[in-house]
Amino acid sequence: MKIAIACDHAGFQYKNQLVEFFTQMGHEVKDFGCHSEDSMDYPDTAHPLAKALENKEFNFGFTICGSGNGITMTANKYQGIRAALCWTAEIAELARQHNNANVCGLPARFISYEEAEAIAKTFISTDFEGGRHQNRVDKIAVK
Ligand SMILES: O=C(CO)[C@H](O)[C@H](O)[C@H](O)COP(=O)(O)O
Repeated sequence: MKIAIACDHAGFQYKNQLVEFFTQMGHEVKDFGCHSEDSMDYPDTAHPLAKALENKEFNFGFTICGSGNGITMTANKYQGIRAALCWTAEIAELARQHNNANVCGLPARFISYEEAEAIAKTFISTDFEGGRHQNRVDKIAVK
């Protein structure tokens, strides 16, 4: 699986740990930064990730900031992106099953790393259910 990952300074540590986690699982990971804990602006890493995912260069994206909100909001500016803020594995499972989310937003300041890993693992291993949810997902896009 090809996975894209981006963060701001608040998500830097979890991003590095998740890069390692996904790599050890055998996935191909592209790290869109950031590359230190120096304060930075999350749109600077979220836009390149979202563009690449929209161009179908990756299967899934992960966006990590303090609350998970700003970086996930930025990714959702792109038509081909359905970014869901996930703070439990169950929310991640539903984001995949019902919403066919392709970006998982993680709030690094509000969950443990162990929780982040469980959420990430659930997200990439859960399929979209389709059925009644397909029509709803189709209606999300602004025509
Ligand atoms: O984008 C965010 C909020 O929606 C993230 O939580 C940021 O990581 C946060 O705003 C960063 O805050 P800081 O005080 O500049 O570290």
